[in-house]
Amino acid sequence: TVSSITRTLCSSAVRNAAIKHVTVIGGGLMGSGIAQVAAVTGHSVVLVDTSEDILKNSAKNIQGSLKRVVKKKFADKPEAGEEFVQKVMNNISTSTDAASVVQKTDLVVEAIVENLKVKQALFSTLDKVAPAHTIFVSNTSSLPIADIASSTARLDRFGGLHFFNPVPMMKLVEVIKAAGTSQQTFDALLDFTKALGKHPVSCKDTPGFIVNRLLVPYMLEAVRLYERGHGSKEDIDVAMKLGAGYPMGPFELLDYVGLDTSKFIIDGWYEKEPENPLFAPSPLLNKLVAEGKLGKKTGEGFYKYK
Ligand SMILES: CCCCCCCCCCCCC[C@H](O)CC(=O)SCCNC(=O)CCNC(=O)[C@H](O)C(C)(C)COP(=O)(O)OP(=O)(O)OC[C@H]1O[C@@H](n2cnc3c(N)ncnc32)[C@H](O)[C@@H]1OP(=O)(O)O
Ligand SMILES: NC(=O)c1ccc[n+]([C@@H]2O[C@H](COP(=O)([O-])OP(=O)(O)OC[C@H]3O[C@@H](n4cnc5c(N)ncnc54)[C@H](O)[C@@H]3O)[C@@H](O)[C@H]2O)c1
Repeated sequence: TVSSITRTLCSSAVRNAAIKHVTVIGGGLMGSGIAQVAAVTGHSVVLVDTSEDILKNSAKNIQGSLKRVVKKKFADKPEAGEEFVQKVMNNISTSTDAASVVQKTDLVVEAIVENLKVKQALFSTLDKVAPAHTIFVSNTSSLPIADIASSTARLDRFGGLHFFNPVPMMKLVEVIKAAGTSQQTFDALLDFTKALGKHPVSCKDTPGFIVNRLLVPYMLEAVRLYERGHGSKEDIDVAMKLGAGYPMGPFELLDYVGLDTSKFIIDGWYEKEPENPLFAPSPLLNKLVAEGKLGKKTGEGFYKYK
């Protein structure tokens, strides 16, 4: 029955865990996915963003994703599927005021814009109001965890959890131990990742951690190859799917990640290594972002989706 499946999915791991109540800040692509998998696995979740309209859209996206999941899991029992979706949604509440909701939370997962100063401002505020035991993590793609943590006075209870997009489908989470992260915090984060049904890998606080240290140069080379006119974006995408077995080509993946987020990432790497020509700004990427063509989420990026 749905109750037994929910119980199996949710309870035993969470009942005995240090992390039961989770606050996710940022209800975009990543925050919605993280809130979803935490709620599916029985955590009590508060999802925070800057407006009610954004949060309504986040809830709609989570429900849409859950429906895709139950279509498979409850193929022959649609009513049980609906009940499951409702149960999961009941584990999620929303708020536009992070400071007022973190008072009861064991873990704050930040998934807001990829900008160091904005992330630091958020954590600096939350550090003053969150309980002493609360662990803070960032889902940053490429900013140093120690730089974000430096805005707080809880370096020992600060780490990184780097999820992958789409969160409900991607099994990996990079668990990042920064210089100040205590072993107790790191262990709690590994346990939490496993309670979500994900596969953790341990990472040092180094640029791009593991995946992006390898993925970003590959994506950059794809854009450079296209800009040199050495292949169409369609051919490059097909080549990497059929020749290298990737599920998406680099331009499809850039659109999927979001061109704004991709630009934030690459601008940050260029700032750190301006002498490296690989990290130089891409006129094409900058033009698309300036035109509001941010990829799949806005209906157009390198490709059109409407
Ligand atoms: C010079 C300047 C250049 C700038 C360069 C800058 C580079 C920066 C880029 C780095 C970005 C890093 C970002 C981040 O830090 C790290 C990342 O997250 S990287 C992204 C990792 N993700 C991937 O690589 C995804 C690859 N794609 C896939 O795995 C698959 O395509 C897919 C997304 C799972 C979808 O599968 P498909 O078969 O293609 O499509 P379907 O639609 O048929 O889906 C299959 C199956 O999955 C179910 N499903 C898909 N999405 C969801 C969802 N969100 N929720 C629930 N279920 C989902 C779907 O229902 C299907 O189920 P089925 O029908 O098969 O039962
Ligand atoms: N997109 C990806 O594929 C991907 C994958 C892994 C990690 N990340 C990282 O996750 C983070 C979020 O990326 P995303 O793709 O979900 O971005 P997104 O643009 O889809 O969502 C970000 C959300 O944060 C909200 N926000 C911004 N400032 C806020 C604040 N101060 N308080 C509350 N909410 C705020 C925005 O309104 C928006 O809804 C970034 O650090 C990014 O680098 C992204």
